[in-house]
Amino acid sequence: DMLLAPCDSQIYCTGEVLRQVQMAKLFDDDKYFVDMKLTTAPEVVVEAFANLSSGFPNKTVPSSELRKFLQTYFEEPGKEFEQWTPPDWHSKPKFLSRVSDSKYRSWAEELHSLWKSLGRKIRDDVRDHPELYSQIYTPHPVVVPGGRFRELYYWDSYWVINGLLLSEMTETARGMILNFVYLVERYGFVPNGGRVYYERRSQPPFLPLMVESFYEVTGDKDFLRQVLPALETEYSFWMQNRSLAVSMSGLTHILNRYNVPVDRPRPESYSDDVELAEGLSAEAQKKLWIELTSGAESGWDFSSRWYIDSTGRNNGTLRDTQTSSILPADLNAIMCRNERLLASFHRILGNEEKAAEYEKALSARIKVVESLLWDAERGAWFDFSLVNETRHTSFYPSNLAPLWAQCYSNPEMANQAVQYLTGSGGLDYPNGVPTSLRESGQQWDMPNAWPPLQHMIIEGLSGLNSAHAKELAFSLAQRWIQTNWRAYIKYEAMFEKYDVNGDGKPGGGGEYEVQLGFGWTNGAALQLLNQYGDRLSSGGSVLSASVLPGLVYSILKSLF
Ligand SMILES: OC[C@H]1O[C@H](O[C@H]2O[C@H](CO)[C@@H](O)[C@H](O)[C@H]2O)[C@H](O)[C@@H](O)[C@@H]1O
Repeated sequence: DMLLAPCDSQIYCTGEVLRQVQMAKLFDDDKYFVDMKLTTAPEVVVEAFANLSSGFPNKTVPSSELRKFLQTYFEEPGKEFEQWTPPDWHSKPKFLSRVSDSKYRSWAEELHSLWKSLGRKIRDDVRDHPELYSQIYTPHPVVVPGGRFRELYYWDSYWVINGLLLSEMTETARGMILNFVYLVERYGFVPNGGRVYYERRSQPPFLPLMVESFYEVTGDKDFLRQVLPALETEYSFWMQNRSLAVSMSGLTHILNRYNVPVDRPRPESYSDDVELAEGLSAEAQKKLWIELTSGAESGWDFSSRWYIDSTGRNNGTLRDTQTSSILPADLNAIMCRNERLLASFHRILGNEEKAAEYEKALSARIKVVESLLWDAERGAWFDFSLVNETRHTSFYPSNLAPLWAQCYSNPEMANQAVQYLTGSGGLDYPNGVPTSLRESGQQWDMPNAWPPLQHMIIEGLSGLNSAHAKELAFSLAQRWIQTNWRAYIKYEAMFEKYDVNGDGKPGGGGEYEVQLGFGWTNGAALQLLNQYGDRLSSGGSVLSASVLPGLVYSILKSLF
């Protein structure tokens, strides 16, 4: 593979301006600088910087001079948007009436109102002068996550769109999907987010699921026909550039992985990546940057889930991140769902042959998932390590992703997986299912719980034909909604992640401060409020959140 910079921009992705500004740490967060707008053409800025730096020893510009330079050639982030209120927002979407707890109903109304503050329209100037911005132009308005995340994000948008559809904001949802289609047409895949420094990596491929949600609500076949070619282009991208054939016991198995051919520090976390790589050989540094960028592609940036130490075990520190050596259970579950969706979209449109092709891919996938990822003894699916050709058996919610995707052939596997979950330790916390049981200091680990993972587990359980699994799904929804609600009362805000301990506490750790807003949190909460609105309660319940997990555990134990 040819290795590349994160993008071609000499300001935002490569070069001395980026290196010197980021290493001088002028701002608390490296993302700030790469979100600034240029006041003049990038070539002019590069040349001005070369002139400036030539006057200093080692061509190193002191901080005070760097600040002056930024004042001349850059503007604050945020200049790329114009004021926009979603025109399809209206005050009383029907789902609100399904929420019976009156406190939750008014809260749901407030969450519904938050779409107005998270909507953004990109100025025409970004389209006409893309060289002055890191923002990638998209033709339709977007709903952003919030806080430092001032642009669209790929997998976040799945939960945002699900929330928008409940909010009856069909046009905004349609526009967001069409933006992704536009990005696929331009790049061949969906970039991680709406910035040039994200343009050579993707994120978990949720575009077909967005289309599924949209189609379920609108039944719009013309829309399906319009977007299907882009979905197929994206699917080919993952199969051609993010797949791997593993030969085992005389058979060849093809599965997907996160693997980004970019061997430089991430521009938005430049100094972190440089410091982490300090002391390594040039070759080892490049390898680490490939693995960190691939970790960002997984959406789980960062996590002990991607650590493989020198003995080949799922252990170590951030420096041991080896994302591309892992065949992830969740990515392959998503691909499974995508194959099923592509088959069903083709069938709806009358393309029988194409439908059959994707069905074939789906059955092949299910076989491989069962032979490489399924662990019959433990009763769950696990990431497969290419380093020592074994499964990583620690608890991660992603171990249940094939359950959610229905990526298995025998319903008995689902029962076993529910049993696995019950005994995994993942249910022992009052405020949600943690991302792992390891406290690594990284944000995709203990004690953080993330909205997309809660939603996937709950949806997986609630879709099973078992009263116990459905009850467990409800109890997890109850815990999660209470966590969101308690933090909302305390801080008047929705957070990107929460702490599984404490009483409505935002999450933490990782390389940036916890962010408010927040797109996918609001979307996932609205979905649960809709699905369980008749049963969820904001408090005063007989069972306090702290005794609930133990109770659920003992009930389940007695049943199996
Ligand atoms: O700047 C650090 C990283 O920030 C993003 O990742 C985190 O936020 C995203 C938006 O909510 C979310 O999609 C992702 O799962 C989070 O880990 C960004 O996507 C990363 O690429 C970036 O390195």
